[in-house]
Amino acid sequence: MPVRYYAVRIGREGPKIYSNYHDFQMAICGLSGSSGKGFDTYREAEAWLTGVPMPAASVTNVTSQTTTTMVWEVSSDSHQGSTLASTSTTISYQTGARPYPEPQPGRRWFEYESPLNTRHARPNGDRLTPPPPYIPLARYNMPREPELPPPLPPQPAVELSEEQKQVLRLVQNGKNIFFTGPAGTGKSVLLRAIIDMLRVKFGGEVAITAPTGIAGVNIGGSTIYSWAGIRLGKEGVQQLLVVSGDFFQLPPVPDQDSTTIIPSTFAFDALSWSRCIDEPVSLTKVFRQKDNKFVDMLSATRSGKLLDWHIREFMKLKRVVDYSDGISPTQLFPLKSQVESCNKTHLDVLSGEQVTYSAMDSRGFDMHENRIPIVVAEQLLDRLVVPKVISLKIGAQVMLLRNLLQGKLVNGSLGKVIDFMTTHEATQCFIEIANLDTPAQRAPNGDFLPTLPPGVDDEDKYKGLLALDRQEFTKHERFPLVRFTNDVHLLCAPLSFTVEGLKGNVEAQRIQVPLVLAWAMSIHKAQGQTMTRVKVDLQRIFEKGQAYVALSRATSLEGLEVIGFDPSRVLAHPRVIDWQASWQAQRDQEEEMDMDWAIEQYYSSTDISV
Ligand SMILES: Nc1ncnc2c1ncn2[C@@H]1O[C@H](COP(=O)(O)OP(=O)(O)OP(=O)(O)O)[C@@H](O)[C@H]1O
Repeated sequence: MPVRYYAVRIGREGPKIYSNYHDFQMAICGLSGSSGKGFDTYREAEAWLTGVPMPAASVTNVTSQTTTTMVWEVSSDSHQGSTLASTSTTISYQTGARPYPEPQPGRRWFEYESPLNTRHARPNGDRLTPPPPYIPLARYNMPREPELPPPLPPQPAVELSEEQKQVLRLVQNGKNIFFTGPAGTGKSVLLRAIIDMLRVKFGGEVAITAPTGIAGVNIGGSTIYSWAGIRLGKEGVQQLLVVSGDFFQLPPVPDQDSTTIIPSTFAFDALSWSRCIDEPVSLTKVFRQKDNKFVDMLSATRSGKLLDWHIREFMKLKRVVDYSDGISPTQLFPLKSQVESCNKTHLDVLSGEQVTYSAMDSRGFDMHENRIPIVVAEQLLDRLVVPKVISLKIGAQVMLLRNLLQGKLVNGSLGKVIDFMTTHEATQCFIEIANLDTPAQRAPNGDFLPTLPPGVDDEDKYKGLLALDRQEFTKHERFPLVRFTNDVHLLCAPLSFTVEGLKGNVEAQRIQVPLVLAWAMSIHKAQGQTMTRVKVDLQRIFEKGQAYVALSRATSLEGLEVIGFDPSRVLAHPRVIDWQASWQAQRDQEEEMDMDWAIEQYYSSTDISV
């Protein structure tokens, strides 16, 4: 067989020319926004890659018994393909076949070569076939189309608002800071930006801590169990302290041992707090909700001061919202037992095969380089939102626990399991695969490699992690293929979730499919989430701030159902109200003085006589 060349403009290894089809496929398969093309000669590939056109006559058409080149254009905003060439391909699709994942918005051009028999047989005899909106536009026996348009730039990250930038600048200038703000004002987004900035500045010397699992995941994939371990103002924080949170939301679950229950206290109670931190900086612009009426209702819920019209509007939300895609809103409950029972009932109703995933857990070292004891590692991992064991069936409703595909899927994205397949099968079908972020997990051909052989303690390769129980995910293992509410499809292969120590040391790691069952979720675990469809049951609310956390997860009134709304249970903690009042009054006074001073300056410097 003659050697062929494959040029990749956007791929895992950057722009590159491959002479091996398999390597080419691995460079682009499942990679959002990838772009590549096959050629008969190196020069043609190079010309395409560098944008220097070849004389038309020298471009030979690709002919082969077994391969076909397909060009698809997928519009970034409508999911509808459109035909660029007048002759379209005649690949026929089996009717009644299982749907093939649809293209994602943002991937406008995607060209690749695939064996005609890519539509591999499934164990039950049916096939994954690509129906529209992937519309094949050209075949190898057609004249080559004109030069492709330049690839789309990567999706821009969220641009920080002026007030977020202001906080970033303060940190850049070395100021210890506490920034707060209502739910959805972008505290996590800002914290991630600060962490990125500090990591560039201080390298590995940045310790990140969060009191709850989901909050930890939100700010960078890690959680530290010992919030108190920071020892404000003493060891552990050498240079700079950045703290963020909203005391009007739920406090961390208090630590307890067998005999004493330690009541939750607020960080501002600590003696070291005022030593380290000036008064808070407040973010005010709410991003999660766009509707001012809803923002107002939530603001009143936060302070526990509901007016009559707020109550009337919340009462109106007791209705059923229908969603045509069959993905129901996630129900938020105050109690774990309510969550477990709801999820179990729904899963039991589904008839298909149940597939269970046990996490691959391992333990590392504490900040003094002592091995973390097994029991401690297990406790740390228990605090993660990602479960140790999860059972799924086709039809199971799930929530993603990671931001993936450049923001197309986020921590909190809701979806349904539509199939189970191996990473190899997903690669063959050009399905996006959750990015595997632990070095030893994936072989170059996309298969899983055994990761932690018993007793292996190779510092470089495994960061000194020792397996707690399960040793590996195998290449034969099938993982859940999930269709999300925005129609993006993803093979949810396992990802790594870590618990990190103050020096960034990995104390414990869980490798697990990045999903939780999502017919129901506890309000505690939903903290930090942004949800487009949510149903809140407030009947058994028991904590101040709990109703606020639950209601403020929703992005819109349209996507929010509320049952059991009782205004008398919408409460803010009196100590938090007092604390806020103490600095707010002072700030208002300062602002007033600033205003008086500005007016005085204006009149003293301006001739206002007429
Ligand atoms: N500058 C920004 N521009 C546009 N969207 C933003 C911006 N900052 C944050 N967002 C979006 O607002 C939503 C809420 O952000 P985020 O989760 O950071 O808020 P939060 O204050 O941490 O919320 P919570 O207190 O509920 O955890 C997210 O969807 C995020 O992408």
